[in-house]
Amino acid sequence: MNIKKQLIDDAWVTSRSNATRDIINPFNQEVIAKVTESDETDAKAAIAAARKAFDKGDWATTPATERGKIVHKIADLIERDREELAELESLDTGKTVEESRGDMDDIAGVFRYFAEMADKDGGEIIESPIPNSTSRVVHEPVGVCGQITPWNYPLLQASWKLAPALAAGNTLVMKPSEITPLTSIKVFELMEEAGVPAGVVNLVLGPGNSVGAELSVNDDVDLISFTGGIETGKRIMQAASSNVKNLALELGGKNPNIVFADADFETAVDQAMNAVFFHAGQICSAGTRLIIEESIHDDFVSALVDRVKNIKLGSGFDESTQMGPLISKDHLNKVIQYVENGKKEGATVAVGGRRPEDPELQNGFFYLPTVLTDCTTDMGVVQDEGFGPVITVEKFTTEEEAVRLANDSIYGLSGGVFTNDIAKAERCVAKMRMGTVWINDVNLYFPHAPWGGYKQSGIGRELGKTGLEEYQETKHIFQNLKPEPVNWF
Ligand SMILES: NC(=O)c1ccc[n+]([C@@H]2O[C@H](COP(=O)([O-])OP(=O)(O)OC[C@H]3O[C@@H](n4cnc5c(N)ncnc54)[C@H](O)[C@@H]3O)[C@@H](O)[C@H]2O)c1
Ligand SMILES: C[N+](C)(C)CC=O
Repeated sequence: MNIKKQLIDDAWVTSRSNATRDIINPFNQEVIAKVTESDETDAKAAIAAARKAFDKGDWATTPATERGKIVHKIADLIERDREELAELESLDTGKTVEESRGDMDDIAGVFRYFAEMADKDGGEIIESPIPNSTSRVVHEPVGVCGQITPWNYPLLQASWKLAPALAAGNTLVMKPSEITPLTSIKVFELMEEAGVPAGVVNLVLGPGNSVGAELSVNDDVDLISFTGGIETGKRIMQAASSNVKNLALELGGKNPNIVFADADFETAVDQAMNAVFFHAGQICSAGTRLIIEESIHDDFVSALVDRVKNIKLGSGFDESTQMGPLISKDHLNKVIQYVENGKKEGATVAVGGRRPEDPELQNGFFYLPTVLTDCTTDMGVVQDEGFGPVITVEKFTTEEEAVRLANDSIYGLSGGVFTNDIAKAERCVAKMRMGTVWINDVNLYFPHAPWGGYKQSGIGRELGKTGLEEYQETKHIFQNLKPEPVNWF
């Protein structure tokens, strides 16, 4: 098997140590690729290349329209190779190919959105309060960006960082999750093909505690953008203080979904499932906390359980599969432990709560879709991000109680409200402390709207106008049109 390489300073290279890593298919544990495995030394070389490209290259000063054209070209190439990319993503993550195809369409859309935005900002003229002067504001690239991504949406999360960074004129070093690097490798090839100049984009493959840590602490990196877990985010925040880097953190969530008795029952049941069982619940914004009005609680749980029993588990390449495996053995063990802890705390398993018995699924990291009832906000299973196909159910009787329960979390990534009373929905979302709230829907995102968390779910926003601004510095330029001595001293 060929060893897949990384891109440093315009060359596809193996790591200096020559270490490698096997990439595993979570459906059957087969080795699907071997990739080079780096450490701090390779990360330093990549950072130096990005620094040189920023300080001595032309990318930052290339007309924004030209940068936009190259970013558009990347979108064209992703669309051309959509099927190959989708299959690679499914092999690497276990998610269904249908979901991966949707991801690839979203990803092309992200590159197009930021390509369009590249030349739309002409700065701002400020009405100067000082006589005989002009005042204006311009936006410039931040410099060298370190970008660290997770395994659950490998290429989607990468696109949210790559597209705005390039559109704004930065250079970058990306470190994908060490367990799901395959689509990132492919997109770095496509970025070269699209004409991104030498040294502007660098890819380093390797673990977080060496490559990721170096990106976070190195003084030649001006901005670190991280998507991943809260504890890693805290470590990166500390490391980034070394040179007061710009910092963007997209962290976890424990997302409430409030269902009022007046909601459309079938829709709310259906969407409660979509909220949590897509990609086996390995979604930062998964609606893992179902908060149901007491009067419909029993009927709702019963309808939910009936449907959850029929979710078809299997290979992401089988068209009838609705839910794939978890990403790894370690992660499966964490989900098993998370549910066992919930049971000890008093939660009742209404359905699931174990691995499937189907012999065809035994080599994969599968866990049954699970509904836990009798849950209360003080339980660990309600407060902690399990990142698996597990939904906890709580009850409420008043609107105020529903909102109070929803906000009772260290997280603040997203939340949903299902009701046919729009005034009530608006009252609730106004009080919900989350970066995204959905009324009568779940888990929607698109490039035009910002994405990010309140509270410990993160700092900053990706996507939307703010997604580009994260990759820009703001400069105020003041000009004295009538310079003369002030004679103060
Ligand atoms: N808010 C969002 O938009 C969003 C999106 C996707 C995933 N997530 C979150 O990501 C988490 C799951 O992803 P994960 O398990 O890959 O997260 P993780 O924090 O374990 O790893 C994320 C990345 O950080 C790297 N890393 C690990 N230790 C590091 C260190 N000390 N310094 C620098 N980098 C380090 C990893 O190698 C990986 O590339 C969940 O908490 C999920 O909610 C959030
Ligand atoms: C941000 N999102 C929803 C695409 C993936 C979260 O894990």
